Amino acid sequence: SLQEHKLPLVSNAQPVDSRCCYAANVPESSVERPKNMAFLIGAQKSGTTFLFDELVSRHPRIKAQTLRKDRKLRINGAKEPHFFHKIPLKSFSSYLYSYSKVTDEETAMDATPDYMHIPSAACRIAASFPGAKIIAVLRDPVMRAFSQWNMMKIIQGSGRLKDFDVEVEREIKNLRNEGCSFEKFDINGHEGVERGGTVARVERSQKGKIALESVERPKTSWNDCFKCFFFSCGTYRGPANTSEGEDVSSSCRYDFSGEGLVRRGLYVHQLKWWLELFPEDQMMVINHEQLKNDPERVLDDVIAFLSQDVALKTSMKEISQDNTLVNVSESNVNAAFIHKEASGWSLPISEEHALEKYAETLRFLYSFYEDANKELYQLMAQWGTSSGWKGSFPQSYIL
Ligand SMILES: Nc1ncnc2c1ncn2[C@@H]1O[C@H](COP(=O)(O)OS(=O)(=O)O)[C@@H](OP(=O)(O)O)[C@H]1O
Repeated sequence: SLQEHKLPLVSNAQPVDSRCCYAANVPESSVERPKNMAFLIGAQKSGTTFLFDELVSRHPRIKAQTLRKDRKLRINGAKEPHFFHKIPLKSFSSYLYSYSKVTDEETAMDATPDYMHIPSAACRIAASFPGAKIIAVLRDPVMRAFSQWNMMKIIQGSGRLKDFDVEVEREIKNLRNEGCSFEKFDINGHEGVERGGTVARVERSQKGKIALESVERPKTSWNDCFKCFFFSCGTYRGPANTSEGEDVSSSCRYDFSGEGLVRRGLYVHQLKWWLELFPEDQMMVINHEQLKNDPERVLDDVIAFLSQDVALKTSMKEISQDNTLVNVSESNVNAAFIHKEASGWSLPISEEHALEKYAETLRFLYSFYEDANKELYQLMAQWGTSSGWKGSFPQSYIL
């Protein structure tokens, strides 16, 4: 079964188990927790805004957090509390207060798409809400990466962010140096050098254009690679006992950035970690292709998974256009999003002919993700239909 080798969860004030980052403990709070808590954990750029918007606007018993009046509106507002993946951890009481209007018959939803790829977030959520329902939407990792790069370009401008191919190459090198690229290599014709093996130097590769000089001894799991990775500061190397509110930013190092264009698409390895902490019947995995092609069916399936009444879902609201935010520049993207009339969002492609320009890098990425995707489909087959997963990803993009 998928549940073999699971360790028991311990009380709230402790790290959930010894494999979690030593800093990933959740403080106690006297504020009552919502009875039914659900997390839409990612993946970023996989239609999570559409899914969240439709659920909370069309189902009377699925609720977002209530934002404090004085809180500055930002993109995606109440959808993304951004709580469990940061260090230092902000006030757990404030987090819980934001859901205090949610009744026992209702489901409270935190839809922060950064949680999925950060093991510490999974640890903290498991410690605070062991009964939570966990939903992941997965999109073709190549177009997910491109969509993220495009968003970063629009939001951040061209300052720090390099061209897509440069960003991808830099990250692949970094992942390989750390033994965290999760690739299987064909060395001198010998198939199948597995993760966890001892071969550190690779002389020949089938992995396409990005030069492969050496690869650090591969690590065996997502948690091995990113155990103490926190979104705000990279890898935490500070004291074990951080009290709430303590500034630990100086204790962090930036082995990896929070962005992770490539890393975020290695879904199977992330899901395997969540499965260590949550029983499979509390988890649902949706193929973005399904969300695109049959959104009403997906909504019904999610509502049922949340143990809410599908019959209470109201009909789709009239949407004036498609869900593309047009005329968006970095300065007005926030305003455009807040005043949107559509559900979800899609940004215009920021660089003309970008897909043609980066065709080679996109092709490389399709081959890079082949092993991980294969492993994902195997996991889903083993898990069975109760996972919610159907089909596979496209194997190339269509211009
Ligand atoms: N109904 C539906 N089905 C499938 N896909 C959809 C849907 N609605 C929006 N989208 C696409 O979702 C992309 C944005 O994803 P997210 O909302 O998860 O982005 S974010 O992480 O919140 O920034 C965004 O992708 P890009 O257009 O490539 O940027 C949208 O096109």
